Amino acid sequence: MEFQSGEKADHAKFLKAHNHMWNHIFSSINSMSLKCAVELGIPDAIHNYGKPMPLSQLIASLPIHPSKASFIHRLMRILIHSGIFVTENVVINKNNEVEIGYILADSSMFLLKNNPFSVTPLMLINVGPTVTKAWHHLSDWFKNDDLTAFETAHGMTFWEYTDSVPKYGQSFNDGMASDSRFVSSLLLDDKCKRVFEGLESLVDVGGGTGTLAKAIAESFPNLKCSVFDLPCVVAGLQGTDNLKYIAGDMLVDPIPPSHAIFLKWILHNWNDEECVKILKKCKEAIMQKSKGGKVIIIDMVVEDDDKKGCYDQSLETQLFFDMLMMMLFSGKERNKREWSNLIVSAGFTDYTVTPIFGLRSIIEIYP
Ligand SMILES: C[S@@+](CC[C@H](N)C(=O)[O-])C[C@H]1O[C@@H](n2cnc3c(N)ncnc32)[C@H](O)[C@@H]1O
Ligand SMILES: O=c1cc(-c2ccc(O)cc2)oc2c(O)c(O)ccc12
Repeated sequence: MEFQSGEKADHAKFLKAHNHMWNHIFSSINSMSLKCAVELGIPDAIHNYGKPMPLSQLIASLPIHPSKASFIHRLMRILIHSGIFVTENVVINKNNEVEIGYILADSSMFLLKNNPFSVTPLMLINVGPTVTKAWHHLSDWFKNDDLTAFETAHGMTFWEYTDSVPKYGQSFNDGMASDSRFVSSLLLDDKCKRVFEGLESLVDVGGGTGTLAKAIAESFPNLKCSVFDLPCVVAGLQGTDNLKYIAGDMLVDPIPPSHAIFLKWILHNWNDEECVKILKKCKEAIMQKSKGGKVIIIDMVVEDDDKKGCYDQSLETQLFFDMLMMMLFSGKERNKREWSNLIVSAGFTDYTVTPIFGLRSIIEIYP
């Protein structure tokens, strides 16, 4: 088919648009392929090999049925394309033959079993059937008056679900703990440590099973730390000299008085009204101590979409989280203006934002 130059450009645009749509339709194949590779132990197999791993060696090391051996290179091919693994074209296998070989890309270090910063627990909850079922109900939720698509799918709130299905609650807590290990390594380094200096007491509200509070308590032995979370999360957990667990509901019970309140990955779970309520209760808790208190928030500050139309990976990740928070909790990720509105509405007078973790920031707010 012959095209004039204008027609040629239109034709190219038409095909590009069609391709763009196909990529969207099939994009979940990326996360499903990643899940499959992790479940088969591929990242650890390549890592443990210690040098570029020939395809035949990889196949031999995996717990797969012999009839599936010839499919592994196709799984590897898409994961190479998406930057999870890297191929070394020429490697010599055990039989002295030339074969394709694989090494890990920088990002796949975060998939290794013994990496304390592994994202695998977080990945498994996000691609699992509980959350997938809720995504399938998103359009129903837009048409009904339920608070969240999670409730439309499961007939109860996410927090009721984790309470009534303890095994699931455990997987969720594991996902949160894996992120807390990552954040604690950044938060407690020399650049950020100043956030905790001079404090006498700190309550990690919604602190889960205490991964981050434990790390803070170890770094600052004179700081009295507490983890305040729902009874089903903290029941039976053992504290240390300067770490204790307190069961309670942050929306109902008073927040224990403290010089500092720590809120990591909490406020994005809640709508504006609930956030203002939580922040007011945090203010009451710090006002009961002598002056100098603050609330330390670790959350996203969404970039403003001023690069409209052009692809920005960090903004896309922030928008993924915003959709996840809406779908699970009726929560949201906030931009600078939205954070400022919350902080002022809760009666605080000043705040600073330190964008330190790539996608997330430390927001310190003062009464
Ligand atoms: C998204 S997780 C964050 C956990 C932890 N801060 C972290 O970043 O790893 C939210 C936490 O809030 C707790 N939570 C939810 N509702 C709560 C409530 N009403 N009172 C106290 N804690 C609550 C959950 O049990 C969970 O541990
Ligand atoms: O990354 C997540 C994932 C969840 C999550 C995934 C699947 C479920 O069935 C429930 C929850 O929740 C998160 C969360 O509450 C948060 O504050 C940060 C990240 C995530």
